[in-house]
Amino acid sequence: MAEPSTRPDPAPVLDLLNAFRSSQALFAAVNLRLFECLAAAGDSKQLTVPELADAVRNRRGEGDGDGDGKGVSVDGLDRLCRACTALGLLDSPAPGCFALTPVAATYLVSSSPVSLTGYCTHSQQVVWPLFAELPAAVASGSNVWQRAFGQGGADVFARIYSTPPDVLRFMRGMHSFASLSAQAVVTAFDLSFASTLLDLGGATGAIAAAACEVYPGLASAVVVDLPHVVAAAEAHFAPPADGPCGGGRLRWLAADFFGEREKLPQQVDLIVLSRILHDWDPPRCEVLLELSYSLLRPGGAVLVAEMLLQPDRLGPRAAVLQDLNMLCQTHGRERSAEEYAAMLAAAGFECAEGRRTGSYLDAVLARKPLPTAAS
Ligand SMILES: C[S@@+](CC[C@H](N)C(=O)[O-])C[C@H]1O[C@@H](n2cnc3c(N)ncnc32)[C@H](O)[C@@H]1O
Repeated sequence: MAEPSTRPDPAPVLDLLNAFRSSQALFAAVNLRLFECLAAAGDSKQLTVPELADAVRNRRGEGDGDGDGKGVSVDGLDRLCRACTALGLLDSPAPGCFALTPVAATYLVSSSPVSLTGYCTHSQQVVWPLFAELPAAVASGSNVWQRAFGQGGADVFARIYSTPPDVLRFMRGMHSFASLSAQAVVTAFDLSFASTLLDLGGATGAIAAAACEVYPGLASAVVVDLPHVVAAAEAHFAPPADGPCGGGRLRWLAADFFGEREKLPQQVDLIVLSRILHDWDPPRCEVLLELSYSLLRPGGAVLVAEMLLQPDRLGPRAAVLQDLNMLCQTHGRERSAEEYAAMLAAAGFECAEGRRTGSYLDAVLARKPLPTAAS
């Protein structure tokens, strides 16, 4: 065994084995609506722990039913607030008194346009139990819905969307991440050639909305998703009618992209597949790419938005961890730009190019060839 003086620093291992404590502190604070309470704390925007405990109790049961419906102890809340302060989520302007940091005000209050609270709740309620079964996922090479929730994962989205609150929670989670990356994704390439866009599995329309904002020549953006998702998107995520998506420029279309291709518009200029291919195994990715190819006009393009693995598939860290998430949760995986380019080429696309955006999602663009003189 190495002498103590020559041993490597154990910090990386200790940090990793304790990392879940930080996540759970965050999830508990979101679940208690602690950040919402501080955001609503009047002009001073700060509360003592007993005041915060009262505010948390008053908010109990509000909203979409994700709260745990239990009371809160002043001692427990004091410990949680101090932990959140150490984690950079709260400030303590005076002893026993807490306020939001700018990062919490931006990302942990649900009314913020880039709120991540939906993804926190989804992570706590769904991703965490699935990850607890990671050894079984590694052993079987497939998702662990059955082990984690007692329900099979053959139809992953039926599991994710088990109840109406589940639908909204997952959509809020998708929306958080998509909103953070949407601008970077739609500007990774010049998409001004497109006057029609079809976003397959586009959920809340975050990417399509960003495209409407960036490209004035985009006349129509159609977001396709499952019927209950479309209903929830129209009810909860419709962009303002007087904004860049108004006047019917952005609309939703309820359709199953595997079974209802006849419902989908034809001859479109641009198809978006944002976090779609990573959900599916190779045969279903082939179906989706073949569908995309058939719906595009010649010279049109498909824009794939995903976290891209580096060519050796050993990083980046966020992408390889997302790959484990896909293993636990879906039939899919994360892939490198080279892997997407190969899949796109096999479907008939050309000129596939991957670009890192510096945001959470990267982009790959590929063209449907124009007919040659011979064809
Ligand atoms: C991982 S989410 C990505 C959502 C969105 N594109 C984004 O990046 O935020 C996958 C989406 O595919 C949709 N989806 C799954 N199966 C589908 C199907 N058979 N037909 C249409 N949409 C489907 C889901 O409802 C969900 O909105």
